[in-house]
Amino acid sequence: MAKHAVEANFDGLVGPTHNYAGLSWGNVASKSNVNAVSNPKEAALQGLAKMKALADRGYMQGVLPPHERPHVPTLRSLGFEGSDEQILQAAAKQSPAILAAVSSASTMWTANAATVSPSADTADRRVHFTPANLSAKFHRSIEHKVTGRALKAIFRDEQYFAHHSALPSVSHFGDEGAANHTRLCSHYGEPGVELFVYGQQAFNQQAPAPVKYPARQTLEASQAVARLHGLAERNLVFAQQNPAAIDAGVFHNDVIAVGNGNCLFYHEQAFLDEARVLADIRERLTGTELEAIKVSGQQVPLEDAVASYLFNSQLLNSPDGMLLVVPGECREIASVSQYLDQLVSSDGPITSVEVMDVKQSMRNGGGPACLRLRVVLNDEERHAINQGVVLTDELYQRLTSWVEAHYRDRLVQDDLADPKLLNEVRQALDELTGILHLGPIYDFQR
Ligand SMILES: NCCC[C@H](NC(=O)CCC(=O)O)C(=O)O
Repeated sequence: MAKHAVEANFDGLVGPTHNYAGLSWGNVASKSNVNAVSNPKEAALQGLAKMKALADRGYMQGVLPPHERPHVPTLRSLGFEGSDEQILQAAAKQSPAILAAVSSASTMWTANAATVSPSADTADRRVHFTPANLSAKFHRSIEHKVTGRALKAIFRDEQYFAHHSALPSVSHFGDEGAANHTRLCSHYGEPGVELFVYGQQAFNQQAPAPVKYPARQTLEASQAVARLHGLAERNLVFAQQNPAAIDAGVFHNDVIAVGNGNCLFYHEQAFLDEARVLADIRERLTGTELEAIKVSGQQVPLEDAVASYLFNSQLLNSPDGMLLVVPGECREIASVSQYLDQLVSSDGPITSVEVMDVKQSMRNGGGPACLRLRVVLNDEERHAINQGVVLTDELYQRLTSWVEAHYRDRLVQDDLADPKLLNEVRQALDELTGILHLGPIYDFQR
């Protein structure tokens, strides 16, 4: 008998150094907003408002903490010496690009924090976590260690939860986590089909690959994660992302497809071999039929999909069909807005649309789906997690006041060298680990 299970969303709380540094080649928004003035306070409040809206609708909502930035230990490992203040000054002078990279608040995009396999799918019937090495981008490659600590501080009980280390941090095993991983199923507590989408093969130079922008995820990385999690071959599908889509700015699969339950919502340009992907899923999916909602280029041109982040939406079960939680930009682009109107009146599985304003994050290429990590939990697992991170009205109020007290409402690149900013961040995060009952997860606390 399958156990009752829910899908919980763990959103990344936006960190106090949220800024626009143009760090992500291949991510159109990151490049086009380089050096814009950011508003970390607004960014964090937008994220919290999204979490609250979904918690109010009855969804289980969790919070993942931001990381310590600027990350001084990384600067030390690169040869900068002296006090923290001297290190920040030297980095700002000798290599502002490195300082920007170690200051990014990119851990907010928790769809890239890890790949998670629910216990119904794994050989040992535990929930498995592999933090993503994010080796394609220096600023993100420094995330996985503390991400692993945070996940262990939340999913503590080894009876229910298994934690792996990130894969080797080289391009051969480039892994971007849940952004390239979708699970389809009849009910959350039943075994599902885990769909891993990769950008290129590392050990086969002849295989198709993008030519303009980098493919961040390799097939070999996806296969390694599936092995680590103890997934059965009959529940697995590996699919190559369309290289042309990567070259058009689709740097993760979750910019062009999203799945939930038995529904896969995707653009016709998402996969290299769409027919095979659908056939493989259909063959493996049990207890239900796949509902494939394909959006054509005529309905929504690929550029509009990238600009609006239509597919970077949260697709959620609701009492009457599925709810699509889209970023505000979807209502600003005519083709997408029209498509959404038609979608909800089409009698298909998606019956409602809700718009969320996450503009501060969107300017760096992160929509509603990037901001959340999905974790399917059965009732026992749900009780076994650290309850300190579960968003209640009270926690929402506390976090909102915490943001109001500690965050700046304006940040530019020059501010990153300000030693006062580093102190503000550490003070804020020290308080946060108390609020969320996480214990000392940060380097400055150890
Ligand atoms: N899932 C969304 C991830 C967005 C993220 N953007 C960034 O890191 C941009 C940061 C900057 O440019 O300042 C990325 O590309 O990995």
